[in-house]
Amino acid sequence: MDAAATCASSLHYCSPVGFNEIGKKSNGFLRLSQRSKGERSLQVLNVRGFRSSRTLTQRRPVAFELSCSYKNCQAPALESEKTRDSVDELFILKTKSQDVAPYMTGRCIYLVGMMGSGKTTVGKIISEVLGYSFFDSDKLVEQAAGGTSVAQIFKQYSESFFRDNESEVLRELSLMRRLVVATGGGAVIRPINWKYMKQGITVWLDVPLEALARRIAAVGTDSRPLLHNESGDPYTKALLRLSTLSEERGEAYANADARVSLEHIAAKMGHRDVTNLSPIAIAIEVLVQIENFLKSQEDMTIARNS
Ligand SMILES: Nc1ncnc2c1ncn2[C@@H]1O[C@H](COP(=O)(O)OP(=O)(O)O)[C@@H](O)[C@H]1O
Ligand SMILES: O=C(O)C1=C[C@@H](OP(=O)(O)O)[C@@H](O)[C@H](O)C1
Repeated sequence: MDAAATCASSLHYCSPVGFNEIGKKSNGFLRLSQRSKGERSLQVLNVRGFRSSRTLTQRRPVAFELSCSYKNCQAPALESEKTRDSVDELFILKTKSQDVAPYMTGRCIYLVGMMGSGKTTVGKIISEVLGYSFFDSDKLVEQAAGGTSVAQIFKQYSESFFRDNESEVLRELSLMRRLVVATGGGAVIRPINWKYMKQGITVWLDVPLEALARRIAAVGTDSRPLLHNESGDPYTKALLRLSTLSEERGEAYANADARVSLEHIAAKMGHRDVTNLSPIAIAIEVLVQIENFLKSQEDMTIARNS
């Protein structure tokens, strides 16, 4: 743990906007560190001055490059091959996290991407391996609303009311360190949210719409209110709405510092499509892209100072 970091078991968040006024929330405070299941205690953001003694250009060689995990990975026929592949992936994930962690200097990671892109699933893995705490911004808004679900908040109040609270949650998270945050799919549409998220490193999980629609159809649209108004079978209605949302959001996701394209990972691994990419393989690529981003930042600093 960073020396300057403080265990925040007593850390309270001011309530996100609006819930007090409408009487949904009685005490006006959120106790994030206790309510968020399975999380380590939070650490307060007060280690900005900390710098690793090693620079990125001095980094030690990585024992295994990512491509090792992608070798011979096509549709393993035997269970034992699958097990071996996941053991390999876990090892590479661990190695890569040890390589990247010193250069993170406690900065938070914000995962952005369309609904269903795996921000929560992959975010939990990354937080675990980096020893960071994990937060899902939707869950924090729900907590601030006294446990009201996102779907209910949309229905009972409005989308803009949800967005105001989402921004407030992100503002509060931006004051902290050593967090992995799974943001809501629409967090990218408000420029102010980028100001908060850019306090850390932002990563876009870029997943083809068909794969998103398949995942969402498999779990249902109950928790995703923006998908409620379409008619048709679950896959078709998810795909239709996701296509519209994706067009509306345009290049918003591309503001992220790093992009993780599932199509790109699949191509590297020799898969025909993205269906069989494990969350661990995606988490590895997140760390690789963060490393690339940090390296490019360092190169720019060196170029500016020379
Ligand atoms: N790599 C993956 N392969 C297959 N299904 C996945 C993958 N990552 C996530 N999922 C599934 O997709 C659904 C949405 O994932 P989730 O992590 O909740 O996305 P988000 O937080 O971006 O909305 C979940 O049911 C999850 O189990
Ligand atoms: O794309 C969006 O606008 C939304 C995505 C959802 O989060 P997930 O991306 O976690 O599903 C949630 O914030 C809300 O339903 C709105």
